[in-house]
Amino acid sequence: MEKLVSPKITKEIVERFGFKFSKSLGQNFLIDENILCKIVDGAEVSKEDGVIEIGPGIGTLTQFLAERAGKVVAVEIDKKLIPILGETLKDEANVELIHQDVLKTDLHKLVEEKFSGQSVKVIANLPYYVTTPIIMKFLEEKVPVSTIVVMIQKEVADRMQAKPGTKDYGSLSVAVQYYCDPKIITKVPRSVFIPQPNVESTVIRLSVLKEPKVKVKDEDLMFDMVRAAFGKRRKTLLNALTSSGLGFEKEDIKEILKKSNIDEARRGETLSIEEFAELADCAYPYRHKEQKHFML
Ligand SMILES: C[S@@+](CC[C@H](N)C(=O)[O-])C[C@H]1O[C@@H](n2cnc3c(N)ncnc32)[C@H](O)[C@@H]1O
Repeated sequence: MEKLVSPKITKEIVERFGFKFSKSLGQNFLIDENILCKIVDGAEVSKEDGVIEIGPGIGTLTQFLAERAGKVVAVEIDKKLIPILGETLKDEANVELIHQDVLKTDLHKLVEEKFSGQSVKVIANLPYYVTTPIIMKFLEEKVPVSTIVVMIQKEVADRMQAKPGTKDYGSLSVAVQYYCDPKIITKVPRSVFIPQPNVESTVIRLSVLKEPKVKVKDEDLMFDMVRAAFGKRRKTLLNALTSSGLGFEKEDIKEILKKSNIDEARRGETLSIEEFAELADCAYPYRHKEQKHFML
């Protein structure tokens, strides 16, 4: 099969199969070889690697991955693309196609069954309507993958790698940087897709850390506090945490902040991940107290 990555071949395949692009499934297909190379190079794919691709489309990126990786498992939700992929990937012996919604997939089972013992990377041009849920599913479920290299909306990539005190820093930055070391690989113009999306794109690499960046007694409590702190961005931490539904009394929050050595007048957007972990660890006995109380 010739390389799919050109506007002419992509259009020819789409027309021959009578395929209609679905906006709601985030279908914007890549037509630029240079960008494909940057994605694959950015992930440093080798024959030692297994790759999970989410949303192969007509198989453009999949072909490149098949050439470089040991094995590729591509998960595609749209049944109209399955016969197309059957043709475009028929010569790729190391590609397995799964017709499924990645958000409903048991990813631990997939890794175990398809890549026993192999190092696994996630590489994809993601559907933008579900970028964050897909990435967070891999991270929160602690699916054993070493690297995630994905094309996503530029603003989302900026938020993922933002540092404290910047306008883009928020709960997504803390969540991603708790699990990963993010690095932007390249910005991508709209012109490299058919059809062109309404937004700018970025390829980002998330190198998954062996252990989360900080140790914390209760991850859920930390992320509840992170969401509360960023939920009311213009409020001080004391006010944001008090009015957030976390269930702590104002006096408790004051004590927790004091024990964490964090000034109650600061705003959530200035706190590092280490400070959020300290805050959650100091709050831990208080939530524990609340729960005990409730059980009685
Ligand atoms: C941006 S396109 C990328 C297509 C192709 N990889 C490329 O680069 O040309 C996103 C792809 O993800 C698929 N998709 C959307 N939602 C999905 C989901 N929940 N699970 C699996 N695939 C999904 C779409 O059908 C589409 O093929």
